Order: sequence, then structure tokens, then C-alpha cells
Amino acid sequence: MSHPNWKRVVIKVGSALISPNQQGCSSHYLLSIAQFIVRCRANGTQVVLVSSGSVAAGAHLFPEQEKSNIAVKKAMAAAGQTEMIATWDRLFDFPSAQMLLTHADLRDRERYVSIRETIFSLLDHNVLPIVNENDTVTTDKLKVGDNDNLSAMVAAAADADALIICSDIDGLYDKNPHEHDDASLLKTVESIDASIYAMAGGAVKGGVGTGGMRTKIEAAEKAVSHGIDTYIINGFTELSFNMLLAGENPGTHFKPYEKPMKENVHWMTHTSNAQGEVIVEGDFDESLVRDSEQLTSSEIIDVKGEFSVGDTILVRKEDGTKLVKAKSNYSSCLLNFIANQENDEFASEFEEKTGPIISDQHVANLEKE
Ligand SMILES: Nc1ncnc2c1ncn2[C@@H]1O[C@H](COP(=O)(O)OP(=O)(O)O)[C@@H](O)[C@H]1O
Ligand SMILES: N[C@@H](CCC(=O)OP(=O)(O)O)C(=O)O
Repeated sequence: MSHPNWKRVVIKVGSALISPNQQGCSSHYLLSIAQFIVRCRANGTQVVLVSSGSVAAGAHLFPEQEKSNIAVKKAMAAAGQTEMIATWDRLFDFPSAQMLLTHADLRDRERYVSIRETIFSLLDHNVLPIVNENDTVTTDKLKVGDNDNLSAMVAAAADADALIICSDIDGLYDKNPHEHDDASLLKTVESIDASIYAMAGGAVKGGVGTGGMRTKIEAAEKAVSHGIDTYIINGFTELSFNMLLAGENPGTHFKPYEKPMKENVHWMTHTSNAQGEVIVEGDFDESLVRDSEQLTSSEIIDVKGEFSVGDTILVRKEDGTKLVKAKSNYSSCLLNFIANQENDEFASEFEEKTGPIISDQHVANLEKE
């Protein structure tokens, strides 16, 4: 078979490949990945690298008994990050660039657009973007938490054709092969449903990986709904990369949706987290899904959480049915205030002047889609 016709790919490299023994970085397994990147570029394919490994690489600098402390883990990430970037950079004779992101960056539409533009500028100038989560500044509320999901968000932002997740295992098995001798490898996944998630276990306990297969399936789900071919492959062996370049599947291939979501709907669904919820009357759902600007304070039963103007909110019914995710033009405080007004006229006059609570431009239909 001939080499694949990719315009742009995102390659995600797991910690075990970068820091196999947690004593800094090793180029042992990175050499064949770097070679693959060089060959992709020679074929005219643009490459974005998402690299884990900063925590594992920095681990040896800190005492064993302190490593579970969050502040120390962040220090490990900060120290390991420079070594990880330097190790990659040494393997290429073209320039690379470090991009450190958090979920707070990706879920903010303006910052997301800025990230996209930076990726495209780097690629246009033949610079290899190397992305990782900015572990030193994250909190539970601000982080993606694993680089599998991060790589899928980056692949969507970069409009990639393929996402290649390089792991320490051949792909997705029907059960965790580290626990079941009779596990068998899935070569192709046509669609991702609960039965696929049920196959996935977590990472090896005490190992360097985060999330195991579960986060890889989450990543695949995000990517395929954007029309991105997704592979989980064994990054330890050069054969995986030779097969990919020959147009063959060396691991598990997740097939992309034939009709991918529109870019802004995908971002709203898979990248932007809802910061709060608006609960609406049960009989209002149909008109809301047809025309989101129909939502006025008179249909709102409750407002949950704290959100600001521009944040993404989830609109749902009292029974829990999710209707739409949308950008709110009102803060939770203001929405609570007008929804609780006895005088309906005041609220409708206010909304007429201020504009719709959510607008049709930033809305994603959920279960009703
Ligand atoms: N169904 C499964 N198929 C394959 N691997 C699985 C499965 N369930 C759990 N795993 C575990 O997921 C691990 C890979 O994830 P992880 O350790 O997070 O690696 P990485 O650092 O590449 O992200 C495998 O080594 C394996 O232990
Ligand atoms: N940001 C972290 C990566 C965490 C992570 O997802 O690791 P992995 O499961 O090995 O891809 C680091 O650089 O160590």
C-alpha cells in the first residue's frame, strides 16, 4: 500500500516511551518516532506532537516519599519539561516550539482560536509544535488531566486528518491484557459505544501512564466525531511506524464519522466544559432545539452553578434530559435575578434590550441531535 494521504497529523507520545525508567528522558524509543515525524514531513504531511513525560522525566530529582505531594508533582513536571523538550529538539534538524496548554485555555473560545492560529503559523513556517499540559498551573477545575484527551482537542483545533496515540501496548484489547491472558486485540472500531468503554481499564498501578485505555477511547470519540482517523499503536516498535507509512493499520483503528460535526459544535460538545446549568420547563425542549434564541427567563425553572458572560452552559430539563450546550450571554447572577422577577414585563423588557440568553451561533444540540 502507498503512504497515507494525510495533510496534517497529531502524534501523541505516552510517558513510558519518553522516560521508561523515570531517570530523566531517554531517546531510545523516541528515535523511531522522530524518524516517523521526519518521514511524514518529507511526504508533505504537517505534524503536531503532543508529548507526555514531564512528570516521569523530572521524578528522579525529588525524594521518593514526597512524590505523591501535588506541589512536588508540579515541580517534577516543571523540571522534567525542559529535559523532555530538549530531548525531542536534539532529534530534529528543524526547529521545534513548546506549547503548554490547560483546559482553561482550550474551553475559552478566544484563547482556543488563538491556539489554533499559533499552531497554523508554526506549521506554515515548518516549526514542529510540541504540546503538553501546563501541569504547574493547573488545578482540578482547570486541567484536561490526561494527554490522550488533550491530543484529541489539539487534533480538532489543528483540523488534523489523523490522530496517532503511541502507547506501551499494541492497541485496544477486549479486556486489559495485563490482567487477562485471553485478551484479544481489536483491529478496527466502527463506532464507540458503552461496550467499547466496558473493555477499557485504567493505567498500570504505580506506572508512569495516566488514564489507561479509558482516556484513549474518550480521545478517539472526540477525534472521530471531528472526522479524524484515530489509531492506538505500540510506540515501542519501529514496525508500527513503518506500517503506518505503508498505509497499514499496526494497532487499533477507530473509524471517523462520515458526517463530522461542524467545527464550533464540536468545540462546544467536546472541548468546552459547561460551567453551570439552566433548567427549563419540560414542554419547552422542542422549540429550544429548533431555535435557541427562544429561551427566555419565563421558561427557566432554576439556574445552577456560577458562570460569567461568555461561559458555556448546559440547558436541560428537570428530568435530567440534556438539551443544548451553549454560550451564555448572561452571568448566572443576572439570570437568577431576572428569572426570579415576579413581574414578567420587567424581564421581557430587559431581555429585549440585552439580547437573547443564548444565541444560535454558539450552540450544540445534545441528546436531541
Ligand atoms: N482493554 C485494554 N487494552 C489495552 N490496554 C489496556 C486495556 N485496559 C487497560 N489497559 C492499560 O492501559 C495501558 C496504557 O495506558 P497508559 O498506561 O495510560 O499509557 P500511556 O502512557 O501510553 O498513556 C496499558 O499498558 C494497559 O495496562
Ligand atoms: N502532562 C503529563 C502527562 C500526563 C499523561 O497523560 O501521561 P500519559 O498517560 O503517559 O500520556 C506529563 O507531561 O507528565
